[in-house]
Amino acid sequence: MKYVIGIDLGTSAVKILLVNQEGDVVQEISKSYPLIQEKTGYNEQNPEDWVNQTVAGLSDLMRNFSGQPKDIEGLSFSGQMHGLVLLDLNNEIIRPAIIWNDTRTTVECEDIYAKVGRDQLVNITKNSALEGFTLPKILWVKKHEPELFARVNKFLMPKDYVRYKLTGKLHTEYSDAAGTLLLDVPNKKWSKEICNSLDIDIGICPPLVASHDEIGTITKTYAKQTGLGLSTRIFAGGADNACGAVGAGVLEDGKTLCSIGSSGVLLSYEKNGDKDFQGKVHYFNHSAPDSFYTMGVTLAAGYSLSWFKETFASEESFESLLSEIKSVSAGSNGLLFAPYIVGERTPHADSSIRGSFIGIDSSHRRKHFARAVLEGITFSLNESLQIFRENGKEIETIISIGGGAKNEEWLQIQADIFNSKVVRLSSEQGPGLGATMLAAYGCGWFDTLSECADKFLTVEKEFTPHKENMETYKELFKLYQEIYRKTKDLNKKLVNFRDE
Ligand SMILES: Nc1ncnc2c1ncn2[C@@H]1O[C@H](COP(=O)(O)OP(=O)(O)O)[C@@H](O)[C@H]1O
Ligand SMILES: O=C(CO)[C@@H](O)[C@H](O)COP(=O)(O)O
Repeated sequence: MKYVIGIDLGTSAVKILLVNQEGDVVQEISKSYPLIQEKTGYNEQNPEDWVNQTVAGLSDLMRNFSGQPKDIEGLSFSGQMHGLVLLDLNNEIIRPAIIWNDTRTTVECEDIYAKVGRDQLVNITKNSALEGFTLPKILWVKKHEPELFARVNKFLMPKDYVRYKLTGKLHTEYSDAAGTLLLDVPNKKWSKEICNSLDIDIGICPPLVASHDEIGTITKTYAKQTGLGLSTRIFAGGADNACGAVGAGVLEDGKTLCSIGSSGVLLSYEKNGDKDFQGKVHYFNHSAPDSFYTMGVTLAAGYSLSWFKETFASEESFESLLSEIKSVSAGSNGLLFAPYIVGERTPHADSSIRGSFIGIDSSHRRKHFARAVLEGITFSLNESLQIFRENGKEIETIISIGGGAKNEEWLQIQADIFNSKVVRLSSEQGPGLGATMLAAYGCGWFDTLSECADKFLTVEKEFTPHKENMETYKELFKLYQEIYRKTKDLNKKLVNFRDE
């Protein structure tokens, strides 16, 4: 039997999948690493943690593997998007990576609009200037840490750094390059215009390849450390949301995905890169050849639930915390939650907004808060879905992936709030599975990714909207939407009271 490996470098952990030629997930390994949060709005990670935990995970996987290393034909990557890894001339790391949910760069986003022009930026990159993207982070380091910036020779995104360490070959690929705000998205090349307007040397941008392009093989050092063979072919891989879309079969018009990891994403396939969403949703290159996708992002989706669990139920599992919500009806007895605990992206790009519970009553217990958190995260994703529907997309089925897809009550809440059928696949590990599919396609096991999806992906369960809950949520969604407008100014004033 032949196998492929998919490495998904998430925010909370690296998840590694071993899949056989039949598409069966044979092994699943997860190794976590910390977030570094020095100040409010700051989110960093140590790239060496990513590498060490990936190597540790691969070693575990190879120790448990009963076949020969040469049976593992291909390996590819999926990774958290937008994170800035800065390398010097010797390809050594210059500072910790500033990652996707860091919101320190509001001023740099304003600078980008002032110097590039909003229309020009959206024409070239198809996206707005958002704090999470890579370019504002580059400008922040240039301005605040000039002595470090002077040493920069190249930047990479997170999974590109791990791939570089394992292979010695340095690249990025189109789906992650799209999230930098430096890529001419329709024409798939780094933008000279944007680099020139912002006085950035285009030479710091890494060479570009496609997600299914072969990069090389593992170095002898890492082969020894992990137990992987020198014959395993390594393919570039993609941004986690692009890979999630591959791993959920979002490979043709009309297919839509909901991914709840640390972030939350509502994503829809686009054949072409020439539509105009005026930067209201993200518009990126897909990992599937010559295609695109649009998406709206909730910054703290699974992260809101993790925060709630860590703060109020740290000794318990997600399963035990969420088992309580079955006895709470839709609407959490009048309790609403807005998941803006690290700011928000879609539809309110706002780094100073913060979360709220509205309507706390003395009868509320922890179970009401837990359900309200799930409902609030889902309402936030529904705002992105609403933008898609207002732009003429007909969405009747949504494939749900990520940690959030583990819980059946939440999948039912998604169906009821989205007013759509929600599908769970046999593995919720969409990005990791997408990475294995890129490796399988790269190895020539299939002529197209769609053929691979037909073989690898199985629907496990479908959730259809319950009419009564759907009506309740329709009303509550209108109230939820008022929260942003009504708490925006309050939160601006509270900024001064937050710890530095
Ligand atoms: N059993 C569960 N039920 C519901 N949600 C869960 C469960 N386990 C984890 N999660 C959620 O999934 C998130 C992690 O999802 P994952 O896709 O692994 O994220 P990432 O790729 O960002 O590391 C957590 O933040 C948590 O909120
Ligand atoms: O910033 C984005 C997308 O624009 C995030 O989706 C990151 O890509 C992180 O993903 P997860 O760790 O939540 O999977």
